[in-house]
Amino acid sequence: MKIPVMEIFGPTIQGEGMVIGQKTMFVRTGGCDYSCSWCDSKFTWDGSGKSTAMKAEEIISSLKDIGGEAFSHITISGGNPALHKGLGELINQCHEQGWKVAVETQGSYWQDWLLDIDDVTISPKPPSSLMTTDFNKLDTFMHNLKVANASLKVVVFNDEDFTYAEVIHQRYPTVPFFLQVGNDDVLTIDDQALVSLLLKRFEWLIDRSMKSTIMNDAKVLPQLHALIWGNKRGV
Ligand SMILES: C[S@@+](CC[C@H](N)C(=O)[O-])C[C@H]1O[C@@H](n2cnc3c(N)ncnc32)[C@H](O)[C@@H]1O
Ligand SMILES: Nc1nc2[nH]cc(C(=O)O)c2c(=O)[nH]1
Ligand code: SF4
Ligand SMILES: [Mg+2]
Repeated sequence: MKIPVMEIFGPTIQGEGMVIGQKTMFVRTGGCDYSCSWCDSKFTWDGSGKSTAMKAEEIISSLKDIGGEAFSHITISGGNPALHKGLGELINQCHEQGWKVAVETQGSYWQDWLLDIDDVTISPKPPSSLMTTDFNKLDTFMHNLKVANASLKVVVFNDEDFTYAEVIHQRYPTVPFFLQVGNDDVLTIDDQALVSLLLKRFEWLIDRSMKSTIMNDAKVLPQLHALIWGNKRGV
């Protein structure tokens, strides 16, 4: 089965969430069932980018061509990777190579291959995204995932988003929970201005979390890659 691939890059560090700092290669799939207002990867779904249909073996070869032997961890992101049943084959082949595999998804679609993933990040979308969470779908998704190594990560731009994050954390209290700084200037090439904006937002999110009794066991993180490389693609 072929998979629509937008880009393959790395090694770089995972800039977000449960394995932040981990050296990893990225495979970014095309297509998303959401259209978040602030999506930093719009080219995966808005028609501005082009995907290549690739077989699992071709993706494995490409990962080796680009990363050599200087990696042992793959992150599959998108778009929504969970739209693609064919990723199951890629995940098996990565494991045969001795590589670990992480996935980034929003929890709106289930695939059985999610149970084979080493680090699953589920990122439900807060009000500022202009998306509406289908809590029936998310409950089923989280229930199916029970045995996996999973975490929840909510991007926060404002107070309303923060309240949404509290609702999510309370609904799935046993799942490790991460708050992530939102980047609302995903087009700028002025890295210095972006970094100072993102650090201000990070400070706000830390302050806000410190005051919340619901967030006593949450982790508050920036997008590390945005602080280092700004909005550059392929890093
Ligand atoms: C581009 S998405 C792809 C995976 C999947 N569609 C999802 O949203 O989880 C990867 C991660 O980037 C986050 N993200 C997207 N745009 C962002 C932004 N402007 N600021 C902060 N995080 C963002 C998403 O919430 C998600 O956790
Ligand atoms: N370094 C780095 N870390 C990331 N974590 C999540 C990413 C994504 O776009 O899904 C991402 C990305 O694009 N680059
Ligand atoms: S779900 Fe993820 S890829 Fe899809 S629009 Fe939202 S942030 Fe972008
Ligand atoms: Mg990104």
